[in-house]
Amino acid sequence: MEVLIINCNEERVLSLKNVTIHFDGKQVLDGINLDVYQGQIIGYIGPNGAGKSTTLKIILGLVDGYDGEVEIFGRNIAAGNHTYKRKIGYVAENAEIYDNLTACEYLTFIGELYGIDRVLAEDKALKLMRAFEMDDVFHTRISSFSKGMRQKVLIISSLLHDPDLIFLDEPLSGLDANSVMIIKDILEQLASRGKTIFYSSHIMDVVEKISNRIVLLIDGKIAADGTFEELREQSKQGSLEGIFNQLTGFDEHQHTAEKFVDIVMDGEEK
Ligand SMILES: Nc1ncnc2c1ncn2[C@@H]1O[C@H](COP(=O)(O)OP(=O)(O)OP(=O)(O)O)[C@@H](O)[C@H]1O
Repeated sequence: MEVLIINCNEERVLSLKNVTIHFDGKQVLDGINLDVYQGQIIGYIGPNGAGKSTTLKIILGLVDGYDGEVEIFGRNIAAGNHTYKRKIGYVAENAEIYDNLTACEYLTFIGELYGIDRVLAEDKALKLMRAFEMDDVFHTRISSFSKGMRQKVLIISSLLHDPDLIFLDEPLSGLDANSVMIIKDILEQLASRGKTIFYSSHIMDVVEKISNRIVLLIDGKIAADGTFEELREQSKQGSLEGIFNQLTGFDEHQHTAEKFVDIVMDGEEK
């Protein structure tokens, strides 16, 4: 499949060169080459198991044993200098959160990990909670929060230290429609103020709306890379969902659904 080249005069903040990884003898990433520039909102999409989270974890230094090179802010992350991590924010797909802490305790703790003074971290955390209309639960244990409330705490914790490069793995998980609109606008505002966002999600209409560049990963390889308009032009599909279905060669949804329901109701497929 054709891969579009993006020309951009902005600073290159992230570069992957021929990144490859195997797990238990299975190739999960197969030569990923990707340059990401300041101010871009990259929608990183692909079918389940394509290798999106693995890519993020390699970039964040959470997974070793890969081949190739990852440069962040011009430095190879394997060189051992971890100061770049202070300029990175990350919302993990299935993030562990210290449930027994209150939002105040958790956010202040995370702020301190990033080197923010305790009083300043608490003050900023409270203001961000207030912006999400959650200041009334600032001193409540996170264990009592709903899924969406926890997700908002995670989003706040990833942004508290004002990072320049932000990685989000399914950040909208559990958020209601109004909250999705707020997060969408926050991401657009952050990008327009020079932050770079690398965003992995299955919610195609949101990826379509907010990304200024979409990278599609299939079987550990980049299968498409371009703006939504470029991908639409190439594929002659009206929506990102249509483009996704076409490029992943998937038109079996009805058949798969029928088979599934047949088994549920009759114990076997017809
Ligand atoms: N630590 C690991 N050990 C063994 N296999 C792994 C490990 N991490 C990931 N994999 C495998 O690598 C493949 C890619 O997983 P990954 O989580 O990166 O996919 P993904 O694109 O993020 O999928 P999803 O959309 O379902 O979140 C899967 O086959 C997964 O089983």
